[in-house]
Amino acid sequence: MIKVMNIKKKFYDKKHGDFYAVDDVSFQIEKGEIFGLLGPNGAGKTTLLRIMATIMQQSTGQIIVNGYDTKEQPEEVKKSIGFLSGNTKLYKKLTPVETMKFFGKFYDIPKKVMEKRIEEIIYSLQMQDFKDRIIEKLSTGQVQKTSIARCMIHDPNIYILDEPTLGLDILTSRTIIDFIKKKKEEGKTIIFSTHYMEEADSLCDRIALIHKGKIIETGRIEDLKEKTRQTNIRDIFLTYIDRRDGVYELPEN
Ligand SMILES: Nc1ncnc2c1ncn2[C@@H]1O[C@H](COP(=O)(O)OP(=O)(O)OP(=O)(O)O)[C@@H](O)[C@H]1O
Repeated sequence: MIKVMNIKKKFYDKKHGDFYAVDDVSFQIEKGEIFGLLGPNGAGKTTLLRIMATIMQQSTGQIIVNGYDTKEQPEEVKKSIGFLSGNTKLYKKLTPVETMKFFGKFYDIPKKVMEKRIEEIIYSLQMQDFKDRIIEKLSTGQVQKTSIARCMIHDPNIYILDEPTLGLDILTSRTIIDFIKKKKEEGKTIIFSTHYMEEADSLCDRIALIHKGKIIETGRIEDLKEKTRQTNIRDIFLTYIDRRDGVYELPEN
């Protein structure tokens, strides 16, 4: 389970001065849920996910992941999560299999368990054709699959995936979406960010719409469709944001 409580992250830039990239965000994700964080560029998705993954610290607020405080017990949190970030660095001269073995060593995984796990990962992410080719010779989609493979080698309970399908073709995206569904079936908890609204529709149990650092709505997609009288997530999102980019208040009924 993940509990995000009143998280704020303050940044500074020359143009805006101090500003909140994440502004008082709270939500809870239950075990076994797929939770989508949806919002346009610059909404604060990456910042929030990085804080959840202990890569960055919040200015105020608290996050509990699997019973551990991300600020106070980052090492425990790291063991429970697999974090896919947009700028995951891989060693270009290693192959996908070597990459998994390399990162697997940090977690003291017994050799036999590791070999079996690598086999399963290669199968579920359809990496058979390029598993032994060095990373510098792989396509964008193949590299992305390798990054995902890397973050799951310790078989974490929770996946935090930042834009897992960004820039990928529909076939590669489909494999990654199927992988996320399979992880849910295994009882894993998944939070992922995307600005591809349609993608979330079939995949997420619940979503949070984030805009300018604030959560403007959280809920089951079906409930949000009913509430806004819209049929797809894109229109749900646009219903909340008016043309002047302010938050639109929905009528009660
Ligand atoms: N280290 C930083 N210093 C100052 N501002 C930052 C920093 N990192 C992010 N920002 C700003 O914070 C805001 C939120 O950025 P963030 O990357 O979290 O958004 P995002 O929703 O992930 O966007 P995208 O979909 O474009 O990746 C943006 O205005 C960004 O420019």
